[in-house]
Amino acid sequence: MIRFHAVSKNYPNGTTAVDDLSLELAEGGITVLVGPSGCGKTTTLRMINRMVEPTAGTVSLRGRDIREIRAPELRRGIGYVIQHAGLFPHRTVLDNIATVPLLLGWNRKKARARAAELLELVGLPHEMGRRYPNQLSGGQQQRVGVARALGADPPVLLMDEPFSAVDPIVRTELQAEFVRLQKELHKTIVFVTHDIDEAIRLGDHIAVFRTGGRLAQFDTPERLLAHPADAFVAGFVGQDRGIRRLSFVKAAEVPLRDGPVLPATAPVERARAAREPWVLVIDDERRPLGWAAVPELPQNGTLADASLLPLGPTFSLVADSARAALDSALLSPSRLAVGVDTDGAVVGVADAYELSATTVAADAAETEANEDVEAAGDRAGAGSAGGGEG
Ligand SMILES: Nc1ncnc2c1ncn2[C@@H]1O[C@H](COP(=O)(O)OP(=O)(O)OP(=O)(O)O)[C@@H](O)[C@H]1O
Repeated sequence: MIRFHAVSKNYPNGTTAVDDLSLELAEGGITVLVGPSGCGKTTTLRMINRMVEPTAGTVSLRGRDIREIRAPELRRGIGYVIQHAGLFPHRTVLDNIATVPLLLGWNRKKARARAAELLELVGLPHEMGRRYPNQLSGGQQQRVGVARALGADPPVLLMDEPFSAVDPIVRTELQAEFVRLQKELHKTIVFVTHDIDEAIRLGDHIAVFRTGGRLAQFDTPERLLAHPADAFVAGFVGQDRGIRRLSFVKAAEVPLRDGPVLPATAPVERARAAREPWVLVIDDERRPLGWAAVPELPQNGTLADASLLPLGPTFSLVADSARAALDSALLSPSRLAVGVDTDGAVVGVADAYELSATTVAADAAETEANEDVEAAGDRAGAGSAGGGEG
């Protein structure tokens, strides 16, 4: 959709901001450009809407060289969001959002109606439309910035560190909201950040740049964590990438075992017979009640007579990742994660060691797939070289 072909940007002072970049950004996806300060992220972004012209190479949009498109026409189809939102201080929130529709010649009523709709879309109350930007918090201003960029419903959205200026809690909120919004809108989004965690949370694809404007790796977040291309990317991605990889494994893929899980009506002897230090006690709808420490069980009676330790967080087999499952194991008194279905009924349990097997399995599947590709390549190679050898 957006294609960079051998693109470089050199400034007259001798700086190479972007060096021989070739990259293809998928339609309807979020591509995050990430890297240390000064590595050329903003320059790359601004070459898409012609705020910066490349020194060499071609940028094309849906197959068309953007130099053939007049800048105002090009920018009409491209929303732009920057850090600190960049709102007009003397215009109300509603008028800020209506800016682009008005520029496009919509009448005032229609533009304001569209602005009100967008205000709601980014999760702000209707009354806020009458306020001025300085009467909003940083996070609210940022939402208005996003609403304004969506004014003319552009298919492409460029976002330059849009959430960097707000505190971590608001930032997490904005990121979650942004993911929700994108699920509705399916825009083609190019998002600049220097924060690898933000990149991994938001990106369908991530382009990691190194100083000197060179692309170090372009991959899915999952592959970036599993297979960083070199020491620079590995260092940039951070040390706990093994754990973070689990975010990309669905909890449904986690291998679970059935027990030790027993109903509260079971006699304590059954719990002892299980020969496990802990037993998960469930009600008659298989909902978890708590953990029973087997050595501390009463002599007789049922598990309903035992004092139970609180469950800790369970994980959903439908909605969660293997990372949530690992968290559930680490916070559980028994060190066993409890997996539940949509009704909250227990499906099974797993310990941290068993959970880590999910990435081992993912690696094995990937190696196998790669070997298949290589074997296919070898066969093709053998076919063409065969005549010479024979
Ligand atoms: N107009 C300019 N003239 C000369 N050099 C420039 C100009 N604009 C940017 N640069 C240089 O180009 C390089 C890339 O800048 P760019 O703003 O694209 O980096 P960035 O990765 O977005 O950095 P940051 O994360 O700090 O915003 C930097 O070394 C910068 O100093």
